[in-house]
Amino acid sequence: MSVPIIDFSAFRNGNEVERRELAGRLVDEFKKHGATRLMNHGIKGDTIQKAYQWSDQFFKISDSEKEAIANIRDANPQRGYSYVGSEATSKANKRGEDGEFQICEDDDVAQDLEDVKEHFDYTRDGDPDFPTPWPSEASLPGFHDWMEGVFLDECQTLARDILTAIEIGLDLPKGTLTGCMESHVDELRIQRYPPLSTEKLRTGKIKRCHPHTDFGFITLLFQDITGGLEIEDRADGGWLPVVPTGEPTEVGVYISDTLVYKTNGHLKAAVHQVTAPISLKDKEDGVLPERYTIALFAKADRHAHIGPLPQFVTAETPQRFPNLTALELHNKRVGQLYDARPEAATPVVSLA
Ligand SMILES: O=C(O)CCC(=O)C(=O)O
Ligand SMILES: [Fe+2]
Repeated sequence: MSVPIIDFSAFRNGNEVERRELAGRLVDEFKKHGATRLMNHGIKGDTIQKAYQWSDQFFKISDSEKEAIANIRDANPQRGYSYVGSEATSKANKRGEDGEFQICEDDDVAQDLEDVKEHFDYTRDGDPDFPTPWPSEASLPGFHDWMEGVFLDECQTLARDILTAIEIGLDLPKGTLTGCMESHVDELRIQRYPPLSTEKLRTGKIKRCHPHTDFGFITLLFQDITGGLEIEDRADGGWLPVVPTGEPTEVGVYISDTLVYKTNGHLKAAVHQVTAPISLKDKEDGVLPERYTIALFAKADRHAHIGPLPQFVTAETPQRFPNLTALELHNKRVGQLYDARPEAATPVVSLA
């Protein structure tokens, strides 16, 4: 079994019946895996290639330039550069008594699990609450303008189209989800995984990214051809590799925590991790090659209440999640990544 690839073109070009069919198929896939992949979604291959080229340039800037725009490790939304070892996704979720991954409510999680990745997180210009520290124009001329003004914009449009399709597929009135995304506080992340030895992976303490769920409504994920991304297979609790097809426009869509709250668990989040690609899984002395990915975390407005919609709360399905604001949930989740683990402030070095 694999994560299917759905042709999204009917969303823009199809008639009402075709749009409904597409929306129904999307929601069916989300119910199975919490995830799907799309093609023909409107963002062009050239645009995505250009984003990878910028990402490659970004990670080549000097350590002192990266330090000057470092993310502050607190519970606020992430902004700027995060070095290898900064974010500990293993702290975000844990398995509940029913065997399901849940949002972690306490500090009772392993303290010695490392993620081996570096990333840069940004949002739109003019975010009054959490502005992005950008690299200087002198070191990366044109990076800020294009990544913020063009690429973020296109990804935000696609995320809203997908959420509109989810509204249709769930029979929700138009705007139920997209209506609380008006301030465009979505975050974009470019991410680099440095080379990593399979010997390090075998310790069980180190992964490219430990199992977790994301925090927003949905995540869009572009991955290069390296592979290694896996989602939890709900049928047997194992892992399902999301093997890249090599088509640059292929984009993964992952249900995230805010949509789980809003639908009272009707849609469940995709638990995902990043480990060795299939070809290197059993290699004793292999080295995972460098890997690049790009994620758009599509978010609800910070003041929006994200407790379950009345449509999903019934006598059989009582309210499971509190009526937090999107920012309250976000702060709680980001705080888990950092607060419980201030000693992780030391960068991890020499991983290959
Ligand atoms: O890079 C990937 O494939 C996944 C990244 C991820 O899960 C994240 O940044 O939340
Ligand atoms: Fe993730």
